This record gives sequence, C-alpha cells and structure tokens, in this order.
Amino acid sequence: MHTLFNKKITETPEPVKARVEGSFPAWLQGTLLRNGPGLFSVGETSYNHWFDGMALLHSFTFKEGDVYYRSKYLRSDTYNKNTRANRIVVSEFGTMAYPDPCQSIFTKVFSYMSHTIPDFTDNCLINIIKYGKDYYTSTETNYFHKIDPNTLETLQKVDYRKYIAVNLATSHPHYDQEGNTYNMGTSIIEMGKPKYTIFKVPSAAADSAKKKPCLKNLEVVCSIPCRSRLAPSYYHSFGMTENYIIFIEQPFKLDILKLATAYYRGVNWASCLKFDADDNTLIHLIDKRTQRPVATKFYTDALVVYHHVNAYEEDGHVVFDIIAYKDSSLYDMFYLANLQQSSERFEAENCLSSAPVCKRYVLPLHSAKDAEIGKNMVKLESTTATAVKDKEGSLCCQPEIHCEGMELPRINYNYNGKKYRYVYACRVEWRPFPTKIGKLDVTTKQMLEWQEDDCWPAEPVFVPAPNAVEEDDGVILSSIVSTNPNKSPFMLILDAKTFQEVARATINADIHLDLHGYFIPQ
Ligand SMILES: CC1=C(/C=C/C(C)=C/C=C/C(C)=C/C=O)C(C)(C)CCC1
Ligand SMILES: [Fe+2]
Repeated sequence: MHTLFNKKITETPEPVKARVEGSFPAWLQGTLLRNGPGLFSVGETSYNHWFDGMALLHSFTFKEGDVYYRSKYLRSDTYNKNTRANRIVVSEFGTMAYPDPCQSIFTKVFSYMSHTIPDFTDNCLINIIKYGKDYYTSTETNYFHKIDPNTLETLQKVDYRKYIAVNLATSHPHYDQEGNTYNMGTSIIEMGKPKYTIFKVPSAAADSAKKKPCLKNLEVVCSIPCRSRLAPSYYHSFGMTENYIIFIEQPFKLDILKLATAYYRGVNWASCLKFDADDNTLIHLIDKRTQRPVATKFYTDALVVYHHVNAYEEDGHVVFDIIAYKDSSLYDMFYLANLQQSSERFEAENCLSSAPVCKRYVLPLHSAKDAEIGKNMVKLESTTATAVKDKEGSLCCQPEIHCEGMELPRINYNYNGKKYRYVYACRVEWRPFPTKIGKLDVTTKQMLEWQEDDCWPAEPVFVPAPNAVEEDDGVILSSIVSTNPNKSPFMLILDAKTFQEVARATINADIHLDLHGYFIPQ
C-alpha cells in the first residue's frame, strides 16, 4: 500500500492520449493542472515525509472528446541542486539536509546562525496559483515558480519578498469575479513582532505593454499582529466572502526560536510546529471595505484546520465551513514511515490520526455591546451553530457539525463567497487514505459517493457546465490510481448532479496521489 505514496515516478513530458470509455460533454474543453510530491529519494538519500517529495506537475487536457496526459518535475533550484549532487541537499518540511557533509558543526553554526530566518526550499509541490494571466506552482515558503501551463516547463523562480515582506504564504489563495487574487502570508520579522498580512494581486498587468507581472501592483489589504510574539500560528488556507476575509489564528504554532536553531540542532522544520491544546482559537474577521478587523472578538476551542471549504454572508452573519481536527496528528501521519505502518494496521485500528470533521461556524455581525452575557447572538434559523457573549464581551463560537471523514474539499467556485449547497471531497474513513469521493449537501447533510475496488481518488475538481442553472450543473474530475497492478490510472469524469460516471480515460503512464489542482477552461 505504501507504494501509493512513495513510488518512484518517471515523468511523461510528451502528451499521451488516453483510452476513453463512455463520453464526456462536448463543452468540457480545457486543461486540469495538478501538483503534488513525486520523487522521494535522490541517490542514496530519501525524504522522511510525504510533503517533502519533489514537485511533479500533471496536466490532463480535454479536447474534442479525447484526453491527453503529461507530467514533468518542477525544475526548482531544489530539484537542480539535488540532482547535481545526487543526494538531498535542500531541507524540506520533514527532512533536514546539509549542503556540505564535510562541514564541521562549528561552521554550520556560524553560517546558519548569521540568519535568523533560514533560506527555505523552493520545492513548490502543493498547488497551482493564478496571478493575473500567469500560472505558478506553490508551497508555503516565500518562493513560487512561474510555469508554462501547456508544456509544464518551469519558467522562473519568484520570491514573494520582492513584492511584500512575507516569509511564508499560503497555497490556497482566493479569486474574485474580476480575476483579482487574494492571499495571505506571515512576516517573521527579525526581533520584531510577527504579523499576518492579507494581500491582493490585481488581475491587470502592471504596465500597458503587459510585460511586467501584476505582482508589481500587489496591495496590502490588512496586517494583523500575531497574538504571541515568538510563535505565529501556522495556517494552510483562509476564507473569503464578498466583503470579509476569515482568518483562523489556531493554537498550532510555528516556534521562531526553534526555527532559527533547527539547522544546528539537526532537526527538521516540522519539529518547530507545536499544537497547544490549552490555548483557544481566535477567529479574525477582516472587513475588505475598511481593511480592518471588525470590532467583535470571536473565538472557539483549540482546533487544527488546514482547509476552508466556503464562506458567505447571510442576514447579518458570516457563515463559514471548514475541515477541522482536534489536534495536529495529521502532519505526523504523513511521515512515510507512519504511512507504511498505518497501511499495515489501518484495518485493525482505523484511527491513527484524529478525524477530519466538516464544521460550520456562524459569526453574527450585529453589535454585541448591549446584549446580555450568556446570550447566543446567532439569529439564523437554518443552523445550530452558536456564538455566545462572554463576560469580556467576546463571542464564544460553537459549530454545527456537517459530517466526518472528508478532506481535500472543493466547491463550484462560482459559488465561492456565496450561499451554497454542495461540497465535493475525498472520503478518508481509513485515514489518511482517500477511498471514495463524496458530494455533501450541507443543507440536508446527505452524501452521494463514488468508489471502486483498489482505487484511490485525488481531490475532486468541479467544472461548471456553460449556462449552468443549478449549482451542481457540471462535472467532477478526479484522477484515480489503483493498487491493483493490472489496473492503469485513469481520469474519472462524474456527472456532478447524480455522481454517476459519464466517462473514464485510462492513461498508460506512471501517476500517483497528488495534492491540489486548477482547471483552465479553453
Ligand atoms: C518548508 C517549510 C514549511 C513547509 C510546509 C509544507 C510543505 C506544508 C505542506 C502542507 C500540506 C501539503 C498540507 C495539506 O493539507 C513550513 C512549515 C511552512 C515552514 C518552514 C519551512
Ligand atoms: Fe491544501
């Protein structure tokens, strides 16, 4: 089973035509770009964690009833340096590496302690981001790469710090209807107080000749000081409605002192993250119009969240859905050694990490000033989520539970920031292995599912039909890998309404589980 996660994959740089069974709608034309780890060892050295693997880009092009697949390793500096040295020389999330094994501990201390914040990896393995008209691969450090979406070639390494003072940034930006991109990052300012910064990259190029990247026009929306001076929260995504940004400052924190000394202590970056179960979780609501947080303070119990699902405004409330955990054990689960072990034990135990729970929180926008202490301020009839005023005047939020056991959520993105009904996601009942794809109706909590023996689905991407009337008028695309040696990987195309298969395109190439993707319509 663990070959699911660390099989060595050879790239397929030239397009291969898939064998299509069934037929998909004629309007489905375009390219699904996907990203994820693909290479877990170099020479004699191996990575420890699934999030360390060197980025492998995939593309599935849908054209006149046919599907073409290609894949290419991101030619990051990390990839090039590792390949040249024939061993891992760049540190990743779960693996600490040293450029020169002959250096004594004293030279290491000297060279690494001269910078509080080490130079991070540019192995952008998590997602595909669109800034303006350009496509980039992303991770969570200050580096990202411009790529050619047609050939998957690596075009240029980009550093956020050229445009904005952030050392970390998310791989899950949001887009508005005008094509502007919103993202956020953390500045770990040396000796200063760290802060979170939300920024907007306008869709238009910076000059009339359209030569300069739109990143040059980047605007800061709002900065929020971290609640703790030496331990900013770790976050993987955020939420956005028409007028608000939702940022969850969770008690899963990055210890800056540990980070600054990790190199000479010989420990990996992951060990600098700490979940503080005794702390609570702050929910920041930023008004995009005033570019400030709203006056009311919202909080909830300690939790860990990676993926926001969607958020919207309704009758004076902000409603948002997330996938939350009770601790940070998910990141431990993804050590390759644990994945191997869990595959051997998962049938017996089925619970090596805490369960992902899809939850709804509701934040009332009306003033809590004159309300009595202990009063639930949520006035929406449709939810059991509450926000109770405490004696300091803050609102203590408790969620409504939608369901358990789903991750990698996607929606019809035309409904992002709007009242919506459907979540498409992987079902991970045998954590962390995705065994099915599900469609959750958040109003009825009903679930439709697709599954097949020995099949492990990727994040399901919704593509809307042209002239769609209903939210689920469209298809779901998910690449499927199988542990049955006689079964090739395939691109599965489901009718999003019924969750019935309309077509599958079997691909004669090496593919394995990935993380996230972006559909570019033609
Ligand atoms: C290298 C590096 C980092 C990398 C984090 C990564 C690579 C996270 C991947 C998360 C995923 C894939 C989550 C899925 O739900 C940190 C900790 C930000 C900071 C220190 C340097
Ligand atoms: Fe993610």
